[in-house]
Amino acid sequence: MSDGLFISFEGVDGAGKTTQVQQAHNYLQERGLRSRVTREPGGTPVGLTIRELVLHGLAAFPSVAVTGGTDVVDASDDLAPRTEALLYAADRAEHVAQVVRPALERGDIVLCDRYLDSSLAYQAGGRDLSVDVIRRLSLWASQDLLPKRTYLLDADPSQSKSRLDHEPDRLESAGDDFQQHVRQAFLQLAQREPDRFLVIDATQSIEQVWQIIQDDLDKLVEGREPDLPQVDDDLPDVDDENDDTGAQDDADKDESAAGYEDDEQATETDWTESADTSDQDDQSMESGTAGGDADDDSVPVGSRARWLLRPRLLRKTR
Ligand SMILES: Nc1ncnc2c1ncn2[C@@H]1O[C@H](COP(=O)(O)OP(=O)(O)O)[C@@H](O)[C@H]1O
Ligand SMILES: Cc1cn([C@H]2C[C@H](O)[C@@H](COP(=O)(O)OP(=O)(O)O)O2)c(=O)[nH]c1=O
Repeated sequence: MSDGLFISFEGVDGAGKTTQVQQAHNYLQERGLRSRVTREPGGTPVGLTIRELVLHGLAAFPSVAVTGGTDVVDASDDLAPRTEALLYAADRAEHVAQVVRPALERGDIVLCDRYLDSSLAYQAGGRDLSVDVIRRLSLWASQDLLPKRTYLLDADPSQSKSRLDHEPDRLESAGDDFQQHVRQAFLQLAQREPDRFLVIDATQSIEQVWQIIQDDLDKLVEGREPDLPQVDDDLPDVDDENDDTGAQDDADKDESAAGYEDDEQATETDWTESADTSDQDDQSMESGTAGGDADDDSVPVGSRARWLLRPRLLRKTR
């Protein structure tokens, strides 16, 4: 397979995904590592068209709304749930084939603002379609590509919504119950795959959330560092390092800050009862730690500090 590293960011609208994707991108670039920011829906030209349709419905295509030649000509008509699911899957198929896989094959670190778990949370969790069907559809579309790590930025949707400064799109307007279902569906997914997910309390400050992601990212990158392309030509000035991450002083960081002290936040819902039986679900629900503590002991003390020094050493020897 590929040498790259695939990372996704998930959570309800306004949880802070785009902000943290950008933080991660800047951080990796500053360290001379090639990272690629992308998103779903809309990571390709075809995807941008699909994005317009799923986020704004036929209102995005007024000429079609008028001349559609069917009964469904009102721009305010909603998409049927299965249509919506297929459109997100089509966006994913195009995105993985045209952007994500090629980048991973080049050895890039791919930072994806939403991915397959959004389909599971919104189309299955929110729209009451079978999670099994949605998972199989997404895996078929992506040819079984799953991220190595998924950061779930968890927040109460009523709180995160207040952060948004744009007009709500179709899904953002879908109502509080829908958003609450989506949040619970995300938490449940994280419980089922504790090795892939790291759940982070997104009501913390941007800097606190980033600190948690940065720590985890360091461990992930360290694990594969020999495979990474090192771009030492564009290294940042040593004095500027970490300027916009607010991440310099992490010596005393509380490891438990990653999310919650235990997994009580992941409430059981009816949605979980329809859970599928595909390969990804083999992990025990009991082992789910909604804070991603599983990796914490696997990194030797001091290894992160060594890695952080590396760009400086490279620079000084040039
Ligand atoms: N942890 C945070 N605390 C307060 N505001 C935040 C936080 N994270 C992001 N924001 C702000 O909330 C808004 C939405 O953030 P964004 O990253 O676009 O969320 P998302 O991509 O999850 O919808 C932006 O104005 C951003 O600056
Ligand atoms: C990727 C994906 C997104 N969505 C939804 C979630 C969002 O409401 C919308 C994408 O909007 P986005 O721009 O990602 O929203 P935000 O940055 O505010 O979080 O599409 C799905 O329903 N299924 C999916 O598979």
